[in-house]
Amino acid sequence: MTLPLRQPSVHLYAGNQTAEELLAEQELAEQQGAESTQESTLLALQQSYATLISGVGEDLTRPGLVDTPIRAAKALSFLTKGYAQTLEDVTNGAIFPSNNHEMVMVKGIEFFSMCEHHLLPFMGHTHVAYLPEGKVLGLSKMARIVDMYARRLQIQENLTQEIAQAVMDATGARGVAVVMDAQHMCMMMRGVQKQDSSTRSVAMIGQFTTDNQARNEFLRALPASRF
Ligand SMILES: Nc1nc2c(ncn2[C@@H]2O[C@H](COP(=O)(O)OP(=O)(O)OP(=O)(O)O)[C@@H](O)[C@H]2O)c(=O)[nH]1
Ligand SMILES: [Zn+2]
Repeated sequence: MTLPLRQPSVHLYAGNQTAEELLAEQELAEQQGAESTQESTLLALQQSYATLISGVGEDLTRPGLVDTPIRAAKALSFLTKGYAQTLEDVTNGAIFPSNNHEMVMVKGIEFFSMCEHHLLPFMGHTHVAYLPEGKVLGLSKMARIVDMYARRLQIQENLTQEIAQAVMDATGARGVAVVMDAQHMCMMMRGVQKQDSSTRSVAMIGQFTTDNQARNEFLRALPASRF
């Protein structure tokens, strides 16, 4: 059986275009495609927010609410922008060779996330440590990794684990440890309405699971929860 021939891409036969021009054209087409996907996502969110606002008995034509569906759609897009990011995007190749094998710790990285059960915020601080094995990660990238996973619908335990695994994947470290202290709006504004409780979650990978000295060094260095 003869397979139908695919239509050749016009780029291949575009005559006297340089490789750079072809690449730029392709990038532009991809960018336009991504932009139109973003626009249609925003439109869908906007319509959903209009339904929600009407659903609570409000008047969508009231001056204060006229622009609320699009504003809220943009806000939710921002708060979930982590879905569109990858580890490669956020680390941007900032991995450096190093002979220092001692623990590296970045403490007190604030984060804001959204609980996947109630779509309400939870927020707090993240503390990350790793035991390098020949290479280290740009320090700011730790915070970028935290934000990439926090800007998704999450539960705190999974968020903690995902951050630890990403730091491990990026650094090839001997071990990674992450602690997160957070307060959950779903426990404060509604439900049990407890204003003073906070949650600590821990994720340990590699040497931190067996080396009590490393584990204790990290845990002892942590500041008390600020809540
Ligand atoms: N383990 C975990 N639970 C969470 C997190 N965020 C919210 N929850 C909990 O998810 C649970 C959902 O419980 P359900 O009984 O299904 O929902 P609900 O009736 O709204 O629960 P209440 O909050 O107790 O009123 C609640 O106990 C929340 O406190 C999180 O990050 N980790
Ligand atoms: Zn919740």
